Amino acid sequence: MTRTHNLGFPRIGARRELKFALEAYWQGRSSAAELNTQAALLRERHWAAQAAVDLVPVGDFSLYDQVLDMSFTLGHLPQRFQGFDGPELDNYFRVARGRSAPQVAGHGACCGVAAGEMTKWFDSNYHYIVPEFRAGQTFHLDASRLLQQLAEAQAQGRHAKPVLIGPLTYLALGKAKDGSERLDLLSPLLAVYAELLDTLAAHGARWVQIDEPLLATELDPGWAQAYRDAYAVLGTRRAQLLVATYFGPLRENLPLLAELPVQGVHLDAVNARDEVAPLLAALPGDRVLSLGVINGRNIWLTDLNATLDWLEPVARQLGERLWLAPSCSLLHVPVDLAQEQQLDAELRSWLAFALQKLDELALLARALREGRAAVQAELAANAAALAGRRASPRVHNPAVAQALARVDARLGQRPSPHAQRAATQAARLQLPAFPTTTIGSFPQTAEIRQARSRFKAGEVTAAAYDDAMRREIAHCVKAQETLGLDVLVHGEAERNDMVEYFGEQLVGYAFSQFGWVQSYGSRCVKPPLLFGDISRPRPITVAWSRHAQSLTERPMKGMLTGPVTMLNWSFVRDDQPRAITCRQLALALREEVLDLERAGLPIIQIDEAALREGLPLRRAQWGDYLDWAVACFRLMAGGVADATQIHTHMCYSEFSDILPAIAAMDADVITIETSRSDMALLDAFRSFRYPNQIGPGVYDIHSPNIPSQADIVTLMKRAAERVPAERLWVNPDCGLKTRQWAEVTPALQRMVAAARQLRAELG
Ligand SMILES: CN1c2c(nc(N)[nH]c2=O)NC[C@@H]1CNc1ccc(C(=O)N[C@@H](CCC(=O)N[C@@H](CCC(=O)N[C@@H](CCC(=O)O)C(=O)O)C(=O)O)C(=O)O)cc1
Ligand SMILES: N[C@@H](CCS)C(=O)O
Ligand SMILES: [Zn+2]
Repeated sequence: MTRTHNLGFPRIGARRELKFALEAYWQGRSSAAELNTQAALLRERHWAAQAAVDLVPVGDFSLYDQVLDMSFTLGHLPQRFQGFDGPELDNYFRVARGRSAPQVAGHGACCGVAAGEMTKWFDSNYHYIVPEFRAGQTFHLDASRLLQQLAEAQAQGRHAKPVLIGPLTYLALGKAKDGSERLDLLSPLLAVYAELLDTLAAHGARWVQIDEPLLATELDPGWAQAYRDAYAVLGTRRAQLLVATYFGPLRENLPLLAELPVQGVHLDAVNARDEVAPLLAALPGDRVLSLGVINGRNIWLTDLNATLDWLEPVARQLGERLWLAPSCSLLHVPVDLAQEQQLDAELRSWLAFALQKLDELALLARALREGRAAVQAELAANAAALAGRRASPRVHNPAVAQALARVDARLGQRPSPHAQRAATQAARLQLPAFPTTTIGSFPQTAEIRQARSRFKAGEVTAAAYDDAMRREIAHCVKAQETLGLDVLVHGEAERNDMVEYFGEQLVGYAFSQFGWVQSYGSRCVKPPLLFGDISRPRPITVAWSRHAQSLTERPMKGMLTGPVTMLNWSFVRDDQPRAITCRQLALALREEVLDLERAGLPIIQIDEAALREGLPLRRAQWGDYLDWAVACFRLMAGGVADATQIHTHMCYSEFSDILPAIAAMDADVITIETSRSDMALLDAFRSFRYPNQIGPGVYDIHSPNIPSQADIVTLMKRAAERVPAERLWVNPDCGLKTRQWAEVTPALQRMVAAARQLRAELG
């Protein structure tokens, strides 16, 4: 009989209970005991919500990040966090968030602890804390977190399946900062994994899920062999192993997965439907094959009838060896659609969040066990909803298709090359050397969020909300003038989020009230739902930016989110290629760029923070993606005159391998994260001879640490060794929305002072 299981459940809580509990603890408003009680309550609630699946995941819950949890389980912390004599929970959050040294006058934050580096989990908008490796290091087992959660689940009568990140994926996700070979650490690492598996088995875990999404990427031969070596060791332990792959097809790694001496494997059958048959053929006859048949990365209803069409013969062939699951952990989708009572009923009928996805799973399993007739009504309702979506006039707008058909490459071409534009812009902007600016957002204070909440709840009028936001913008502009910044921003007070805000104003998008998805730690996003053809009914940002520019003589930067980021951070339609959806977004947002230019904004920033994370997992597909992604950026930006300066911004420093594409975007200025990598990224910009201007982020805004002037100067001097000084800007590495004014003001004071020092010393 087909078994069902789940790979992971969203841990933030349907009402973001974990977020609020964490923030209360960090702010000293609650105790560790209260935080742990709330966490246990959420785990209990989540296992109860998964009661219908045969095996529930354990250890997928995390107080901050599952990779960081794994590092603690493996006794593997960077040296700077070792020897801390406070509670382990506090050390855990020190790795996650860093810690400033006490700010003594005249001293910088030299003795604070820098947070662990954070980067994207494969091609998702989830961020993990990067493990840091060094040659010859050791590991030791701390199974306490897993054992506690296993005991909790068992006490609640659940059939529990611990979830671990597999050893090869763990090694690949980390960085060897000393340049050593990570695979040299495999042997000591495996010893701890083996001990962990035995420990879990001894505590009653019959199955252990080992996540190896690395198998959905191209592997160097050494890594492929390491898989064989690793599972030759782990496959002999007492626990039965299910090796889970997801986020993409296995391709050349399919035989490798099939030959691993484990008891079961999981395939993402949403992204690799055509690999079900070959994997089945390659798999030894005693293995479990788990198929991920419900999309764990998107929110559309599954086509249950179509799924059963191909699944029924597989079930007949496999019998008990077939398990069903979502394609990946449900971490990437919101918890419960039933909360979305403001979403119109038709649209709601097209959607499934985590709980509804588990219902779909149960339905499929029942149809396989008892025949389709047993769930006839549900299957008919599913078919009707899908037919409604396919035929809906809300999805298809012929005017958008016609406009898209008229697009040609000339629309993406600025009138002159960058060198010529730069001269025109310099004459217009009159900026000093090492101009200072910020990335756009300023603190989203509790007052701002509350004002918006009250407006959305109908407790204040649109006019009053508008006034409150205009006052915030005025405050932000004044503060930047006082700080002495050269290029100002309006501060994005009016935006709930840089993607959701634009989604709310474009036709073709809907948005949820509670559709939160964890982005990192306690921070969440509510990806808007892109369901139909995109158009812009009216200007979106122009009034705010015009207001901001009217308050200052200094140049104001208009602030927009680019099409690729809108695409990658939304839940997007699955009924047409992403490239077409992206082009629709670009065309609509191009009008916004032109309106901002007409309103007199001399600089317009188009954020493409998600361009890199959208890269396909396999390099072979990068070229195609980058071609259309760059073309979409250029389509949005390309209509302005030479005198209008286009900036773009990207977070996360791993761009060395896509520099030609970044150059092809032809933004006049790019601001990027480099501070955590000590400007190493700029080596790549130098070797590539990147021709345009660059603002390498001079401090890490994700940490509360306040940078010192000296550190900023040192970083910028390093930058100036790599990029001609006249092409350098000085800015933080991302927006300041998550910080408080008490952190932002001293940090920017030091940044401006550093720029002045640089002008005096190098200018
Ligand atoms: C740059 N980043 C972004 C990513 N993805 C995005 N979609 N957006 C991004 O900016 N990915 C990569 C990075 C990730 N970084 C971040 C940084 C910060 C956040 C964040 O701060 N998220 C907020 C939620 C933001 C939001 O939408 N707020 C709404 C709702 C406010 C709210 O919760 N209101 C409460 C009441 C508040 C009160 O009374 O004080 C309520 O309604 O209950 C808004 O401003 O209107 C977060 O808090 O997690 C995310 C990713
Ligand atoms: N303009 C945005 C970009 C974040 S990636 C901000 O400043 O928050
Ligand atoms: Zn950013």
